[in-house]
Amino acid sequence: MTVTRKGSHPARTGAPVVLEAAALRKNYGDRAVLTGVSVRVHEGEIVGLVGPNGAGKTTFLECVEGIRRPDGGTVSVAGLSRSDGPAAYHLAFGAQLQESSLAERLRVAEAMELFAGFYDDPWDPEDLLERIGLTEHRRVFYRRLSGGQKRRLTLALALLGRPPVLLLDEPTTGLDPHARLELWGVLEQLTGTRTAVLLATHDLHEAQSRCHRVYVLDGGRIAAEGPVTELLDAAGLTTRLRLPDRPWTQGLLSGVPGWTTSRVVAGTHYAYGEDGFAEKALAALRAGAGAVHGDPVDLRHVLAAASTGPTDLEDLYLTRTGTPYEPPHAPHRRRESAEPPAAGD
Ligand SMILES: Nc1ncnc2c1ncn2[C@@H]1O[C@H](COP(=O)(O)OP(=O)(O)OP(=O)(O)O)[C@@H](O)[C@H]1O
Repeated sequence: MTVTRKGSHPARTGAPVVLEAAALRKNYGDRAVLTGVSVRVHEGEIVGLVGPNGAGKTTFLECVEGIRRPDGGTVSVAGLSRSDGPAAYHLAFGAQLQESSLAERLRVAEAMELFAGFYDDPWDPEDLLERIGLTEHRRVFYRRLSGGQKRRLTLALALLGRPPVLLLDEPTTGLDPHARLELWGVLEQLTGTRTAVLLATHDLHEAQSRCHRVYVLDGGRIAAEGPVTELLDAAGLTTRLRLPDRPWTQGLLSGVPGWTTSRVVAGTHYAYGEDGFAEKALAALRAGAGAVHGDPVDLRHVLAAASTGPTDLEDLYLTRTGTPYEPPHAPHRRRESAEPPAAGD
C-alpha cells in the first residue's frame, strides 16, 4: 500500500537564516531545562516547536526574546544579538507571549496606536485590526475582551513593527476555529512577504499542516528536527498499526518484515513500520498468534479492535518523546515566575 500524508510544504531552507540559536543552555536553580538547544529559522519559514508540557519550549522562546538570560550558547535574530543593546535587538522580532496583559482600561484601538508609536514604519493599526478581525471591537476596553480576542490583540501588537521574525507561544490556544483560520491567513500572508515565524504549539495538526519544519523538544533537548514527512520516512515510520496490547504482541510484531518500533500506552500497542508493514502484521496475527498464545476468542477481539493508517506528527511525537499527544484544550494557566527578568530588559 502506498501511503499519502498531509502537510508537505516546499522547503525554504535555501533562504537566508534569520534566527539562529546555537547550543542554548538554561538552568533553573540546579535543574537543567535546556541542555544545548540549536534552532535555525529561514526567511519566510514557519517553524513549529512541539513537545510535552515542561519540555522547555517557553523557556527557549524566552531566552531568544531576552526575557531569560541563557546560561550558555548564542542567539541572533535578523543579524542582531542582545549585545547590540535591547532597543535594537527588540526591533528584530515581534513576540506574543504565552501570557500577557495590558492596562484594563485601555481600548483596543488605543493599545494599537500606543504600540505603533514605538516604530518608525509601523503597520497601519486600522488595517491590522481589520485583518485580525478586531475592527468591531476597536473601542472595547482590554478587560472586556474574551480570551480569544485578547490573544488576537496581542498578536496584532507583535505584528505592528513589521518584524522580520515572529516568535509566538501557543498562538492559537483559546481561539475558535474561525479565529484560527484568520490567524493562519495572516501568518501565511506574512511569510509570503519573507517574515519568518517560530511558534510553540501543542496543536500537532496545525504544526503538521502549517509548518515547513518542526523541532520536537523533549527534556530540554531536540529529539527530532525537519519537515514532518521527511522525519517520518527517515525513521521508518510510514504506517501505524494500533491494537490492544498482549504479552505476546511485541514478540510477534517485531518479527514482521518492515517493523521499526513500538510503543505501549495505557494498554494499547502502537506498532510502526515501513510501507506494507501493517498488512503483513495483520496477516501474521491471523496466521500465527492463535498458536502463540492459544486463546482464539481473545485473538478475535484483538483483530476486531486493530486499526491501521498512515502516520503523522502525533506518531513522531509519541515515538520520540514516549508521551502520547494531548490535544490542545483550554487557555493556559498563569505561571508564576521564580526568576526576575534578565538585566537590561
Ligand atoms: N521561572 C521558572 N522557575 C523555575 N522553573 C521554571 C520556570 N519556568 C519554567 N520552569 C520549569 O522549567 C521546565 C520547562 O518549562 P517551560 O514552560 O519552558 O516548558 P514548556 O515546554 O513551555 O511547557 P508547556 O507546554 O507546559 O507550556 C518546567 O519543568 C517548568 O516547571
